[in-house]
Amino acid sequence: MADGSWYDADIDHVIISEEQIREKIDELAKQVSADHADAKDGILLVCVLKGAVMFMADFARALGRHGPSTEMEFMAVSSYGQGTTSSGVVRILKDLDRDITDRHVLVVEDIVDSGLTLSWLMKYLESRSPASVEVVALFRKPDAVKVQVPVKYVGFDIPSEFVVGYGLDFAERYREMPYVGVLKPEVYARS
Ligand SMILES: O=P(O)(O)OC[C@H]1O[C@H](OP(=O)(O)OP(=O)(O)O)[C@H](O)[C@@H]1O
Ligand code: HPA
Ligand SMILES: [Mg+2]
Repeated sequence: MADGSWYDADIDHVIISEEQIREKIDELAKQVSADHADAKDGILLVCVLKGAVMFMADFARALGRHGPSTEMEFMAVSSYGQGTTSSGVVRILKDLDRDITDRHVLVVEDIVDSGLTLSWLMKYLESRSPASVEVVALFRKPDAVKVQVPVKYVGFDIPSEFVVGYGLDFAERYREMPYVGVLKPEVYARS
């Protein structure tokens, strides 16, 4: 970090660097493409907005370099709002645009924290009769998980502190950071 961007001053410490993220995404893409080498219709990526926006963009391009082919769908769901803990209520802000019947779906999630969002989403997607539903999550907080959800591909297990960056927000800010870090306590005090 510390290239003088506005957000650097608000960060207490870095959890995962930009370079670590880049390397991990390439690793995940290689793993997913090896596991789906025979996928005839390719993979239908379902990005969980807004948090997974950065991950989806980088992961889809990495997967493109290794194959198989992909198609992209976007859902927007929210349960955190302006705070740092889950409200427990998952709201759909944008639904799928198409039928996923008989498709191999890969949910692209930025983070599994309590697991409530993913557990809800898995039930929702499975009720739409896909051929399969798997999950790739860039970050997971193993000590915070309240609902166990099978996540086939995990980038990083991280401590159960509230983090921002690389798509992850606090009150809609910090998503554009290229790395992931923990905010200074005074940032919460002034909001
Ligand atoms: O495992 P959980 O405790 O459910 O937390 C994970 C979810 O929370 C965040 O979304 P948020 O509700 O903040 O919406 P956003 O992606 O628009 O920021 C994050 O992007 C995940 O989707
Ligand atoms: O640590 C987090 N940061 C930002 N958004 C989140 N949503 C779940 N956990 C987090
Ligand atoms: Mg959020």
